[in-house]
Amino acid sequence: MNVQALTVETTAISDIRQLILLLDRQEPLLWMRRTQGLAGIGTALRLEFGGETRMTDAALAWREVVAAATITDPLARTGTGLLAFGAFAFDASSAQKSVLIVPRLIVGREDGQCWVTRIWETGTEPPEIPLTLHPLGAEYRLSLLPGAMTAEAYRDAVAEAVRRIAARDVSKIVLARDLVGHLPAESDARRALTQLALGYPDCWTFAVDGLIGSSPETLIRASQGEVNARVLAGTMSRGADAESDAEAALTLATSSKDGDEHEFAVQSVVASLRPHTSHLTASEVPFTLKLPNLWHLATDLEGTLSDGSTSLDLIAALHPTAAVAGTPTDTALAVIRELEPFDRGRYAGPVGWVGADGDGEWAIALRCAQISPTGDVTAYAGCGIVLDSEPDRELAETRMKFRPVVEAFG
Ligand SMILES: C=C(O[C@H]1C=CC=C(C(=O)O)[C@@H]1O)C(=O)O
Repeated sequence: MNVQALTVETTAISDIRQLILLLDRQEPLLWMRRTQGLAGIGTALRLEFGGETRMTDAALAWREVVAAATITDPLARTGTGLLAFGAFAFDASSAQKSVLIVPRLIVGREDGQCWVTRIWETGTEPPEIPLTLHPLGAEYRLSLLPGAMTAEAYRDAVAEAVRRIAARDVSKIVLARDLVGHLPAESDARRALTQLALGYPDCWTFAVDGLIGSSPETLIRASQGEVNARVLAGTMSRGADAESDAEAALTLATSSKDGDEHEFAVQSVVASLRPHTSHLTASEVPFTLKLPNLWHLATDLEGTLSDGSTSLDLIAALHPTAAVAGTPTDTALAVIRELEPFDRGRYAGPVGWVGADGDGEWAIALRCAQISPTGDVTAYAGCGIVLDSEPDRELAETRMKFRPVVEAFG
């Protein structure tokens, strides 16, 4: 591949708190959690990938982009210098492209320290892009309604998945359904993003190439030779008051159905990371993670990289985990293709960013929606199905998981 050589310059700036207001209304690029954030404006380079090798191709291409770039980065901290935002399709056969996007301008913020990175084609003039806060556009309300898979069809699919599991073809299958709507022309997608970031500050709020959402699940974070991941699987609704809420968490923590569902997900991540790490530790027992809309069973993993893998190499090794596909992976993927009547696109795929040194942060694209260039919106939510799963409960669980997106647009 012959890549465009880029020149990159990072400088410190005074604090900007409202990163979302800097973004383009129609094409926001965002990665944000709590006080940390990266906002991208414009496109200096866009690379598209597809098929089985979409992530390994991206890892190779990114090495070439970095090798050809001239980078001035006196701050040299997480998120400074050259970086690309990325979103990858869940399935190799998806019609949706996987992308790496290098913005023209990146504004980063962490712990009150702000910086700006300007990126341009080597040999041309640096871009004159002012840092302007654009007020949010007019309010809108979007109703998201069942798409290719109705609630009834989802129940049937869950029942069929349980039958396959009982027949011992497969141990766990993650089945999703879709909701669809249409955004009026000129709608400001930053409104939904603002709602997500305010409502779910402990999640990764992202916007990459029309994919927007707030994910609680860290697929992999690589920083200076250390890696960490947060595996989620197993879900319970929040209680209406403090007592029933504590009871819900306890029920989740002691449920063998959720424990099994969770263990498959942890084992898949451990098996994928082990070849790349010299030591890898996981919390002994899963903990209950409280989100505004639900409880999850969670396990945090930490390791030391042993083979110089970049975060793109690692997402290629990890995807798809059993939190979004199932166990064993190939059989689960075949059943998903058979039972889900839609293309997942980038839902449940890796979304995040990679830097010049290969470090980066990637979430699993959950609690999200894809907005098409013509304003069509498709939201997705799924559940891990195991032997004891009940169709009605799984349907109710998808409703909880849709809540962040449904409320952000409504
Ligand atoms: C597949 C989704 O969630 C996964 C992550 C956490 C908990 C899950 C569960 O309990 O089923 C799923 O494995 C989704 O939100 O669409």
